[in-house]
Amino acid sequence: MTKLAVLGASGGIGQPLSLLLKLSPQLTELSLYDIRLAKGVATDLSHINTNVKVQGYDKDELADALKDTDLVVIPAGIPRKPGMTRDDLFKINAGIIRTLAEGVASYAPNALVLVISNPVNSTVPIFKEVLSKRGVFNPRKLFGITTLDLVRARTFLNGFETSGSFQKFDEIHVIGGHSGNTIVPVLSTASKTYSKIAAKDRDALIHRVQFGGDEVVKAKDGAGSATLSMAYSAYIFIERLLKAINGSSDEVIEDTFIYLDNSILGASEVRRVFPKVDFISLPIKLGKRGVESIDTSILKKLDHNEEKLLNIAVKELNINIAKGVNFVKNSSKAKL
Ligand SMILES: NC(=O)c1ccc[n+]([C@@H]2O[C@H](COP(=O)([O-])OP(=O)(O)OC[C@H]3O[C@@H](n4cnc5c(N)ncnc54)[C@H](O)[C@@H]3O)[C@@H](O)[C@H]2O)c1
Ligand SMILES: O=C(O)C[C@H](O)C(=O)O
Repeated sequence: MTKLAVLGASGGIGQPLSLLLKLSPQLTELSLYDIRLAKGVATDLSHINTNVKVQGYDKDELADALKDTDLVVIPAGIPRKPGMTRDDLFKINAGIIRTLAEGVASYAPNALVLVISNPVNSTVPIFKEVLSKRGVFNPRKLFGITTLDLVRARTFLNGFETSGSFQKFDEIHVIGGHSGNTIVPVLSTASKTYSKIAAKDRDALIHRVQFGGDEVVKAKDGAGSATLSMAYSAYIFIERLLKAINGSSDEVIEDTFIYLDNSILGASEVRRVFPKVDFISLPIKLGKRGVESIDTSILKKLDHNEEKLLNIAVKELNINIAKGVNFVKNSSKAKL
Protein backbone atom coordinates (compact mmCIF):
# COMPACT_ATOMS: atom_id res chain seq x y z
CA MET A 1 0.00 0.00 0.00
CA THR A 2 1.59 3.30 -1.05
CA LYS A 3 -0.30 6.57 -0.93
CA LEU A 4 0.93 9.75 -2.62
CA ALA A 5 -0.50 13.27 -2.33
CA VAL A 6 -0.11 15.90 -5.06
CA LEU A 7 -0.41 19.46 -3.68
CA GLY A 8 -1.23 21.79 -6.58
CA ALA A 9 -2.86 18.93 -8.51
CA SER A 10 -5.08 21.06 -10.79
CA GLY A 11 -2.27 23.09 -12.35
CA GLY A 12 -0.27 22.82 -15.55
CA ILE A 13 2.11 20.30 -13.97
CA GLY A 14 -0.33 18.86 -11.43
CA GLN A 15 -2.82 17.50 -13.98
CA PRO A 16 -0.48 15.59 -16.33
CA LEU A 17 1.58 14.42 -13.34
CA SER A 18 -1.55 13.10 -11.65
CA LEU A 19 -2.47 11.30 -14.88
CA LEU A 20 0.96 9.62 -15.02
CA LEU A 21 0.74 8.69 -11.33
CA LYS A 22 -2.70 7.14 -11.93
CA LEU A 23 -0.84 4.74 -14.25
CA SER A 24 1.91 3.93 -11.74
CA PRO A 25 2.32 0.23 -11.03
CA GLN A 26 3.85 1.07 -7.63
CA LEU A 27 1.09 3.25 -6.12
CA THR A 28 -2.23 2.24 -4.58
CA GLU A 29 -3.73 5.63 -3.65
CA LEU A 30 -3.52 9.14 -5.03
CA SER A 31 -4.69 12.14 -3.06
CA LEU A 32 -5.20 15.31 -5.15
CA TYR A 33 -5.23 18.66 -3.36
CA ASP A 34 -5.50 22.19 -4.78
CA ILE A 35 -7.18 25.47 -3.89
CA ARG A 36 -9.36 24.93 -7.00
CA LEU A 37 -10.71 22.11 -9.12
CA ALA A 38 -9.03 19.14 -7.40
CA LYS A 39 -12.28 17.24 -7.01
CA GLY A 40 -13.00 17.68 -10.73
CA VAL A 41 -9.55 16.44 -11.73
CA ALA A 42 -9.87 13.49 -9.33
CA THR A 43 -13.31 12.51 -10.63
CA ASP A 44 -12.03 12.65 -14.20
CA LEU A 45 -9.00 10.46 -13.41
CA SER A 46 -11.08 8.05 -11.32
CA HIS A 47 -12.79 6.84 -14.51
CA ILE A 48 -9.51 5.32 -15.72
CA ASN A 49 -9.42 1.59 -15.01
CA THR A 50 -6.07 1.27 -13.23
CA ASN A 51 -5.47 0.05 -9.69
CA VAL A 52 -4.67 3.47 -8.18
CA LYS A 53 -7.58 4.86 -6.14
CA VAL A 54 -7.97 8.65 -6.61
CA GLN A 55 -9.57 11.16 -4.24
CA GLY A 56 -9.81 14.95 -4.61
CA TYR A 57 -9.69 17.54 -1.79
CA ASP A 58 -10.73 21.19 -1.68
CA LYS A 59 -8.88 24.17 -0.22
CA ASP A 60 -9.96 23.59 3.39
CA GLU A 61 -9.26 19.83 3.30
CA LEU A 62 -5.45 19.74 3.49
CA ALA A 63 -5.48 17.58 6.64
CA ASP A 64 -7.63 14.92 4.96
CA ALA A 65 -5.58 15.12 1.77
CA LEU A 66 -2.36 14.43 3.68
CA LYS A 67 -3.68 11.73 6.02
CA ASP A 68 -1.63 8.49 5.85
CA THR A 69 0.43 9.62 2.85
CA ASP A 70 3.84 8.05 2.24
CA LEU A 71 4.93 10.63 -0.32
CA VAL A 72 3.94 14.24 -0.95
CA VAL A 73 4.82 15.93 -4.25
CA ILE A 74 4.38 19.69 -4.54
CA PRO A 75 3.88 21.61 -7.81
CA ALA A 76 1.78 24.36 -6.12
CA GLY A 77 2.66 27.95 -6.97
CA ILE A 78 2.85 30.41 -9.81
CA PRO A 79 5.00 29.83 -12.90
CA ARG A 80 7.20 32.35 -14.76
CA LYS A 81 6.21 34.71 -17.54
CA PRO A 82 8.73 35.99 -20.15
CA GLY A 83 11.29 38.34 -18.60
CA MET A 84 11.02 36.84 -15.11
CA THR A 85 13.67 34.87 -13.23
CA ARG A 86 12.73 31.98 -10.97
CA ASP A 87 13.74 34.18 -8.05
CA ASP A 88 10.97 36.62 -9.06
CA LEU A 89 8.49 33.89 -8.06
CA PHE A 90 9.77 33.92 -4.46
CA LYS A 91 7.43 36.68 -3.29
CA ILE A 92 4.32 34.57 -3.89
CA ASN A 93 5.59 30.99 -3.82
CA ALA A 94 7.52 31.32 -0.55
CA GLY A 95 4.27 31.88 1.37
CA ILE A 96 2.50 29.01 -0.42
CA ILE A 97 5.36 26.62 0.38
CA ARG A 98 5.50 27.72 4.01
CA THR A 99 1.76 27.03 4.41
CA LEU A 100 2.04 23.61 2.78
CA ALA A 101 5.11 22.75 4.88
CA GLU A 102 3.13 23.58 8.03
CA GLY A 103 0.44 21.20 6.75
CA VAL A 104 2.94 18.42 6.11
CA ALA A 105 4.48 18.96 9.58
CA SER A 106 1.04 18.58 11.17
CA TYR A 107 -0.57 15.84 9.08
CA ALA A 108 2.17 13.87 7.29
CA PRO A 109 5.35 14.36 9.34
CA ASN A 110 6.83 11.02 8.23
CA ALA A 111 6.19 11.39 4.50
CA LEU A 112 8.86 11.76 1.84
CA VAL A 113 8.49 15.29 0.40
CA LEU A 114 9.34 16.23 -3.19
CA VAL A 115 9.30 19.94 -4.00
CA ILE A 116 8.79 21.09 -7.60
CA SER A 117 7.65 24.71 -6.92
CA ASN A 118 10.14 27.40 -7.89
CA PRO A 119 12.52 28.81 -6.95
CA VAL A 120 13.61 25.30 -5.87
CA ASN A 121 16.93 26.65 -4.53
CA SER A 122 14.89 28.61 -1.95
CA THR A 123 11.63 26.64 -1.56
CA VAL A 124 13.43 23.50 -0.35
CA PRO A 125 15.29 25.47 2.37
CA ILE A 126 11.92 27.01 3.39
CA PHE A 127 10.44 23.54 3.71
CA LYS A 128 13.39 22.34 5.76
CA GLU A 129 13.22 25.35 8.11
CA VAL A 130 9.50 24.84 8.79
CA LEU A 131 9.88 21.10 9.43
CA SER A 132 12.91 21.73 11.66
CA LYS A 133 11.03 24.35 13.68
CA ARG A 134 8.25 21.83 14.17
CA GLY A 135 10.77 19.12 15.19
CA VAL A 136 9.92 16.74 12.34
CA PHE A 137 12.68 17.35 9.79
CA ASN A 138 14.28 14.19 8.41
CA PRO A 139 17.12 15.02 5.96
CA ARG A 140 16.66 11.65 4.24
CA LYS A 141 13.12 12.54 3.24
CA LEU A 142 13.23 16.00 1.64
CA PHE A 143 14.02 16.41 -2.08
CA GLY A 144 14.03 19.28 -4.57
CA ILE A 145 13.20 17.90 -8.00
CA THR A 146 15.90 18.83 -10.53
CA THR A 147 15.26 15.89 -12.88
CA LEU A 148 14.05 18.13 -15.72
CA ASP A 149 17.59 19.48 -16.08
CA LEU A 150 18.90 15.95 -16.55
CA VAL A 151 16.10 15.10 -18.98
CA ARG A 152 17.01 18.20 -21.02
CA ALA A 153 20.72 17.34 -20.92
CA ARG A 154 20.00 13.81 -22.17
CA THR A 155 17.75 15.15 -24.91
CA PHE A 156 20.00 17.96 -26.14
CA LEU A 157 23.24 15.96 -25.91
CA ASN A 158 21.88 13.11 -27.94
CA GLY A 159 20.03 15.32 -30.42
CA PHE A 160 16.78 13.47 -29.71
CA GLU A 161 14.63 16.36 -30.91
CA THR A 162 16.18 16.27 -34.38
CA SER A 163 17.16 12.63 -34.79
CA GLY A 164 14.05 11.27 -33.12
CA SER A 165 16.07 8.12 -32.50
CA PHE A 166 16.25 6.53 -29.12
CA GLN A 167 19.74 5.66 -27.97
CA LYS A 168 21.05 4.33 -24.70
CA PHE A 169 21.76 7.28 -22.37
CA ASP A 170 25.34 8.30 -21.78
CA GLU A 171 26.44 8.49 -18.16
CA ILE A 172 25.81 12.18 -17.44
CA HIS A 173 24.61 14.19 -14.47
CA VAL A 174 23.34 17.67 -13.72
CA ILE A 175 24.39 19.01 -10.34
CA GLY A 176 24.27 22.28 -8.33
CA GLY A 177 20.84 23.89 -8.15
CA HIS A 178 17.82 24.60 -10.36
CA SER A 179 18.15 28.03 -11.97
CA GLY A 180 20.41 29.42 -14.69
CA ASN A 181 24.01 29.52 -13.54
CA THR A 182 23.35 27.23 -10.58
CA ILE A 183 22.57 24.39 -13.03
CA VAL A 184 25.82 22.54 -13.78
CA PRO A 185 25.62 19.95 -16.54
CA VAL A 186 28.37 17.34 -16.17
CA LEU A 187 28.66 16.11 -19.72
CA SER A 188 32.40 15.36 -19.94
CA THR A 189 31.65 11.93 -18.46
CA ALA A 190 29.74 11.08 -21.66
CA SER A 191 33.12 10.64 -23.30
CA LYS A 192 32.01 9.06 -26.60
CA THR A 193 29.39 11.64 -27.57
CA TYR A 194 30.92 14.68 -25.89
CA SER A 195 34.43 14.41 -27.28
CA LYS A 196 32.99 14.57 -30.79
CA ILE A 197 31.45 18.00 -30.13
CA ALA A 198 33.51 21.11 -30.98
CA ALA A 199 34.40 23.39 -28.04
CA LYS A 200 32.07 26.24 -29.08
CA ASP A 201 29.19 23.80 -29.52
CA ARG A 202 29.91 22.41 -26.06
CA ASP A 203 29.52 25.87 -24.54
CA ALA A 204 26.23 26.31 -26.41
CA LEU A 205 25.03 22.91 -25.22
CA ILE A 206 25.84 23.69 -21.59
CA HIS A 207 24.13 27.07 -21.87
CA ARG A 208 21.06 25.45 -23.41
CA VAL A 209 20.71 23.02 -20.48
CA GLN A 210 21.20 25.86 -17.98
CA PHE A 211 18.62 28.09 -19.63
CA GLY A 212 16.31 25.48 -21.21
CA GLY A 213 13.45 26.67 -19.00
CA ASP A 214 13.58 30.09 -20.69
CA GLU A 215 12.97 28.48 -24.10
CA VAL A 216 9.64 27.08 -22.90
CA VAL A 217 8.63 30.27 -21.07
CA LYS A 218 9.29 32.26 -24.25
CA ALA A 219 7.47 29.80 -26.52
CA LYS A 220 4.43 29.73 -24.20
CA ASP A 221 4.40 33.52 -24.43
CA GLY A 222 2.92 34.41 -21.04
CA ALA A 223 0.87 31.24 -20.53
CA GLY A 224 3.36 29.60 -18.15
CA SER A 225 6.47 27.44 -18.15
CA ALA A 226 7.36 23.79 -18.66
CA THR A 227 4.50 21.54 -17.55
CA LEU A 228 4.47 18.36 -19.66
CA SER A 229 8.24 17.74 -19.66
CA MET A 230 8.17 18.57 -15.93
CA ALA A 231 5.35 16.10 -15.25
CA TYR A 232 7.35 13.43 -17.10
CA SER A 233 10.50 14.30 -15.13
CA ALA A 234 8.74 14.19 -11.76
CA TYR A 235 7.10 10.90 -12.70
CA ILE A 236 10.40 9.19 -13.59
CA PHE A 237 11.99 10.48 -10.38
CA ILE A 238 9.03 9.27 -8.28
CA GLU A 239 9.09 5.83 -9.93
CA ARG A 240 12.82 5.52 -9.14
CA LEU A 241 12.30 6.66 -5.55
CA LEU A 242 9.42 4.19 -5.09
CA LYS A 243 11.61 1.41 -6.45
CA ALA A 244 14.29 2.33 -3.88
CA ILE A 245 11.96 2.62 -0.89
CA ASN A 246 10.35 -0.68 -1.83
CA GLY A 247 13.76 -2.31 -1.36
CA SER A 248 14.92 -2.88 -4.95
CA SER A 249 18.18 -4.82 -5.14
CA ASP A 250 19.30 -2.66 -8.10
CA GLU A 251 21.32 0.42 -7.18
CA VAL A 252 19.15 3.54 -7.54
CA ILE A 253 21.09 6.79 -8.04
CA GLU A 254 19.36 10.02 -9.03
CA ASP A 255 20.45 13.67 -9.17
CA THR A 256 18.36 15.57 -6.63
CA PHE A 257 18.59 18.62 -4.36
CA ILE A 258 19.03 17.69 -0.69
CA TYR A 259 20.15 19.12 2.66
CA LEU A 260 23.73 18.19 3.50
CA ASP A 261 23.13 16.73 6.93
CA ASN A 262 26.22 15.33 8.62
CA SER A 263 24.42 12.03 9.22
CA ILE A 264 24.38 11.37 5.47
CA LEU A 265 27.39 9.52 4.10
CA GLY A 266 29.31 11.85 1.77
CA ALA A 267 27.94 15.12 3.22
CA SER A 268 31.10 15.99 5.12
CA GLU A 269 33.18 15.37 2.00
CA VAL A 270 31.02 17.83 0.02
CA ARG A 271 31.37 20.33 2.86
CA ARG A 272 35.15 19.99 2.76
CA VAL A 273 35.03 21.22 -0.86
CA PHE A 274 32.21 23.76 -0.32
CA PRO A 275 32.26 24.66 3.39
CA LYS A 276 29.36 27.10 3.19
CA VAL A 277 26.84 25.18 1.13
CA ASP A 278 23.91 23.56 2.98
CA PHE A 279 21.82 22.27 0.05
CA ILE A 280 22.95 21.00 -3.32
CA SER A 281 21.90 18.65 -6.10
CA LEU A 282 24.29 15.72 -6.54
CA PRO A 283 23.94 12.07 -7.53
CA ILE A 284 22.17 10.55 -4.53
CA LYS A 285 21.93 6.88 -3.73
CA LEU A 286 18.30 6.18 -2.79
CA GLY A 287 17.16 3.35 -0.54
CA LYS A 288 14.44 2.23 1.85
CA ARG A 289 14.90 5.32 4.06
CA GLY A 290 15.00 7.76 1.13
CA VAL A 291 18.47 9.35 0.87
CA GLU A 292 21.08 6.68 1.61
CA SER A 293 24.32 8.43 0.65
CA ILE A 294 25.88 10.98 -1.70
CA ASP A 295 27.91 9.70 -4.63
CA THR A 296 30.76 12.17 -4.22
CA SER A 297 32.88 10.49 -6.92
CA ILE A 298 31.30 12.97 -9.35
CA LEU A 299 33.36 15.80 -7.81
CA LYS A 300 36.55 14.06 -8.92
CA LYS A 301 35.29 13.47 -12.45
CA LEU A 302 34.63 17.12 -13.40
CA ASP A 303 36.70 18.66 -16.18
CA HIS A 304 38.25 22.10 -15.68
CA ASN A 305 35.26 23.98 -17.14
CA GLU A 306 32.71 22.02 -15.06
CA GLU A 307 34.73 22.75 -11.92
CA LYS A 308 34.65 26.45 -12.78
CA LEU A 309 30.89 26.33 -13.40
CA LEU A 310 30.28 24.55 -10.09
CA ASN A 311 32.19 27.23 -8.18
CA ILE A 312 30.06 29.92 -9.81
CA ALA A 313 26.91 27.89 -9.10
CA VAL A 314 27.65 27.43 -5.41
CA LYS A 315 28.08 31.19 -4.84
CA GLU A 316 24.63 31.95 -6.29
CA LEU A 317 23.11 28.91 -4.62
CA ASN A 318 24.22 30.11 -1.19
CA ILE A 319 22.38 33.41 -1.74
CA ASN A 320 19.19 31.59 -2.81
CA ILE A 321 19.39 29.22 0.18
CA ALA A 322 19.92 32.06 2.66
CA LYS A 323 16.87 33.86 1.21
CA GLY A 324 14.67 30.83 1.93
CA VAL A 325 16.06 30.28 5.41
CA ASN A 326 15.72 33.96 6.35
CA PHE A 327 12.15 34.07 5.07
CA VAL A 328 11.12 31.52 7.70
CA LYS A 329 13.32 33.00 10.43
CA ASN A 330 12.03 36.52 9.85
CA SER A 331 8.40 35.45 9.65
CA SER A 332 8.79 33.59 12.96
CA LYS A 333 10.25 36.75 14.53
CA ALA A 334 7.37 38.83 13.16
CA LYS A 335 4.92 36.51 14.91
CA LEU A 336 6.60 36.97 18.34
N1 LIG B 1 11.39 22.02 -10.44
C1 LIG B 1 11.25 22.20 -11.74
O1 LIG B 1 12.05 21.71 -12.53
C2 LIG B 1 10.07 22.95 -12.28
C3 LIG B 1 9.70 22.81 -13.62
C4 LIG B 1 8.59 23.48 -14.10
C5 LIG B 1 7.85 24.31 -13.24
N2 LIG B 1 8.23 24.42 -11.94
C6 LIG B 1 7.45 25.25 -11.01
O2 LIG B 1 6.27 24.54 -10.62
C7 LIG B 1 5.28 25.48 -10.16
C8 LIG B 1 3.92 25.16 -10.78
O3 LIG B 1 3.95 25.35 -12.17
P1 LIG B 1 2.61 25.13 -13.05
O4 LIG B 1 2.98 25.41 -14.43
O5 LIG B 1 1.97 23.85 -12.69
O6 LIG B 1 1.71 26.35 -12.49
P2 LIG B 1 0.10 26.49 -12.52
O7 LIG B 1 -0.23 27.89 -12.18
O8 LIG B 1 -0.42 25.93 -13.81
O9 LIG B 1 -0.37 25.52 -11.36
C9 LIG B 1 -0.12 25.78 -10.02
C10 LIG B 1 -1.25 25.20 -9.21
O10 LIG B 1 -0.96 25.47 -7.84
C11 LIG B 1 -2.21 25.75 -7.22
N3 LIG B 1 -1.98 26.43 -5.93
C12 LIG B 1 -1.69 27.72 -5.70
N4 LIG B 1 -1.60 27.94 -4.37
C13 LIG B 1 -1.84 26.75 -3.77
C14 LIG B 1 -1.91 26.33 -2.41
N5 LIG B 1 -1.69 27.17 -1.40
N6 LIG B 1 -2.18 25.04 -2.17
C15 LIG B 1 -2.40 24.17 -3.18
N7 LIG B 1 -2.36 24.51 -4.48
C16 LIG B 1 -2.09 25.79 -4.76
C17 LIG B 1 -2.98 26.57 -8.24
O11 LIG B 1 -4.36 26.60 -7.96
C18 LIG B 1 -2.62 25.83 -9.52
O12 LIG B 1 -3.57 24.83 -9.81
C19 LIG B 1 5.83 26.84 -10.54
O13 LIG B 1 6.39 27.47 -9.41
C20 LIG B 1 6.92 26.53 -11.57
O14 LIG B 1 7.89 27.53 -11.63
C21 LIG B 1 9.31 23.75 -11.45
O1 LIG C 1 11.77 27.71 -16.24
C1 LIG C 1 10.91 27.68 -15.36
O2 LIG C 1 10.52 28.69 -14.77
C2 LIG C 1 10.26 26.38 -15.03
C3 LIG C 1 11.23 25.29 -14.70
O3 LIG C 1 12.05 25.60 -13.63
C4 LIG C 1 12.03 24.83 -15.89
O4 LIG C 1 13.22 24.59 -15.75
O5 LIG C 1 11.43 24.65 -16.97
